[in-house]
Amino acid sequence: MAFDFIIEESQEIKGVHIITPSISEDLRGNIWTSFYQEEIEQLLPAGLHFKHDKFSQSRQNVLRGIHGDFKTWKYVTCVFGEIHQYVVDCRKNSPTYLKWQEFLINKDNQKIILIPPSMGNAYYVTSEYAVYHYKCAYEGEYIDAGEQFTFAWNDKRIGIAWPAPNPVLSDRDMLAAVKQRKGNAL
Ligand SMILES: Cc1cn([C@H]2C[C@H](O)[C@@H](COP(=O)(O)OP(=O)(O)O[C@H]3O[C@@H](C)C(=O)[C@@H](O)[C@H]3O)O2)c(=O)[nH]c1=O
Repeated sequence: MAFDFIIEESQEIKGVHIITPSISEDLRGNIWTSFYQEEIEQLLPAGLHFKHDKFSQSRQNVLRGIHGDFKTWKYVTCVFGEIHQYVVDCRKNSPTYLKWQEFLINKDNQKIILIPPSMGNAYYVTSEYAVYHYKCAYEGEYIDAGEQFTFAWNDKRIGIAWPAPNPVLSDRDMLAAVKQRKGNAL
């Protein structure tokens, strides 16, 4: 096959997988495969499939997250620019509850992260612009923003070491940080 993946389970948070695709480069640039159904969907529970894809473009210093829900598997990467990707274990019965793991993703380190349900997902943009891509797999209806859980980006119980202290946030993420300051966090 003209492409292959190295698939590894995280040693830090059980269930998270790190996919490293092969990248082919020539004088024009590069080409790589992000998803091959037969191989990647083997990592999901039987019968579950990726249903749709999302893209979001962000400017430098944007931070999105920490977001999640209890049924969606996310397959995330950065297809343009550079991000610091974070996964937070939000499974209350997990031995690594609230532990986080960081991944640098850019064109030279084209990792793709498979994030199981009940994990918090977040990223921070270090390049001038970045395009984030994710596939979602879930049963039934899509869980939209209003029904997802949101941990404050600076939740002290989690303690992520973000690359910068004053990120650009959405109203949703600012509100989570305000709730956290007032002691009303999740
Ligand atoms: C995802 C999406 C959102 N929207 C709207 C809904 C909402 O008012 C606004 C912002 O949406 P969100 O709050 O979902 O955007 P965002 O802050 O990028 O949230 C995302 O962050 C990353 C870290 C995740 O893991 C995702 O699951 C999701 O929570 O855009 C659309 O119109 N179409 C879409 O496909």
